[in-house]
Amino acid sequence: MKSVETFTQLGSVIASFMFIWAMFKQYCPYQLQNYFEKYSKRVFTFVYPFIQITFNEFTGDRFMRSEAYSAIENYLGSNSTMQAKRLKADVVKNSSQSFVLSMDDFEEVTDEFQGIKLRWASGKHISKSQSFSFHPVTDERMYYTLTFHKRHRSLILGTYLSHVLKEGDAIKVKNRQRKLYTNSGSYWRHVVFEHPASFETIAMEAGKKKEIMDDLITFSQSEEFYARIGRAWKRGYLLYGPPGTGKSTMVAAMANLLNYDIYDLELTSVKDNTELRKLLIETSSRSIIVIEDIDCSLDLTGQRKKKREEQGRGDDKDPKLKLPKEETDGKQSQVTLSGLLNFIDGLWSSCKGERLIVFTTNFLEKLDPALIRKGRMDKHIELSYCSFEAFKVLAKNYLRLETHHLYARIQELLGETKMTPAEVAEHLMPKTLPGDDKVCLEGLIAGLEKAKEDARLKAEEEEAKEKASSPEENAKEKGKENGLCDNGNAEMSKEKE
Ligand SMILES: Nc1ncnc2c1ncn2[C@@H]1O[C@H](COP(=O)(O)OP(=O)(O)OP(=O)(O)O)[C@@H](O)[C@H]1O
Repeated sequence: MKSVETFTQLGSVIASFMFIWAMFKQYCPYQLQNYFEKYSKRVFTFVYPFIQITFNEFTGDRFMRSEAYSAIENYLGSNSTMQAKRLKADVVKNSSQSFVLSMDDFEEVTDEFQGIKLRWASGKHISKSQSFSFHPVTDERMYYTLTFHKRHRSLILGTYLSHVLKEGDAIKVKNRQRKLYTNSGSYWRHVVFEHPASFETIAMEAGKKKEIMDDLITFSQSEEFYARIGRAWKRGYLLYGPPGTGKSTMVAAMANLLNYDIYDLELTSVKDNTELRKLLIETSSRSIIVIEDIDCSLDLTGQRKKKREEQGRGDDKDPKLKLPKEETDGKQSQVTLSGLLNFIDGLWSSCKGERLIVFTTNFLEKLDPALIRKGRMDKHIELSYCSFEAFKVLAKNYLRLETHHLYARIQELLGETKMTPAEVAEHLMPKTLPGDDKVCLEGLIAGLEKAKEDARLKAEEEEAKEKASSPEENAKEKGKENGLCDNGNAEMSKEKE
């Protein structure tokens, strides 16, 4: 009963206030109204203990979306999904399978930072176009407001807001569609990068894997460190090992781990150093620049250099830096080792943001030491033949097997013969549906036994060839044929000859 009375009283107070306000607006001179509004706002601000900041969707130019607004939108994304009662849903760009949720207009969520509670609200300004039209255009501008107590002013304006921007940007990077760029001549083209490789699925010893992952993560979080020591935020990796040991798979896993784009640089189709420079400048931050089979892309080998010199083509001033002569569309690529080194040391350093450069090769010994020395290629990673530990990773991925009685034999054979993870993986591919683990493992054992036998025969063949090419052994053999004793020296047989 009492509450009904209170409501009635409140209603009449509001009604009276509205009436007085309407009278005031109608009869009070315009200038006085302005004064009144100005001073009432001042009084209100003086009494009101909170500060409010508005972040508009568009600033200045109507077509430019504010970066701060986007970052806040991303930052509030997960918070709003948990708290807001009304949400807006949109499909993720280039993907019809996932939604991105954000809070609907005029919704509110709270956030907490270092024990301080803050309030975020979303709003919308709607304005109709002034010009007359049968189809008036409505202009909608979204905004967010942040409200907090004025005693936290310095913390919020300094630390909290930069935390929001940083987190928002990180979420944006995480949610973005990553790209795989390939160069055709001096232009990059891209497709969406969706490789399923990850460090969990890479067959490698656990310790080595962890070391690589730690190195990558440390690098990606070391912006301040690189700035402090005055070095460009970049790191070079050299992946080497026989074909089929997972070099390309490792690059994809690196990109997936760090959420980076990949620039697959085909050097043989780059005309010269100027084109190389242009391509590299165009690469974006948070990316991996890969040059696969670097030994084939550039003529970096001592042997080839020698050959060229022998052929009387060593006409450059510095033969060490005289490079490839690969055919590109009928023209020769003029990219040089010095051009590439310049890029790694100098030009690249001036590009903002973090970048990894990865070279892969099947023949480490063929590379010019200048290219792979520490500081240029900071980390050398050998990808080698399949060990038993690596096999167990593959078996777990392919067959969901942790152990099997045939493992003992496989371990023995892997210790005796060389087989690449790619070959092992091929044996573990189920041949029927549903796959039979035993059939796959037996197939692998047969494959390993064959590889072992082939290697033995090859070794024997090589030994025989070696013997045949050694004059001493020849003499011995001949001596044997002529009835001379085994330890009869070669001189005797030579004399006989
Ligand atoms: N270490 C590994 N872990 C998991 N899968 C692997 C591994 N090595 C090879 N594979 C499998 O073998 C296939 C070929 O591997 P990949 O292309 O990465 O080898 P590569 O060393 O880059 O070979 P190449 O030198 O010929 O380019 C991949 O599709 C992958 O499935």
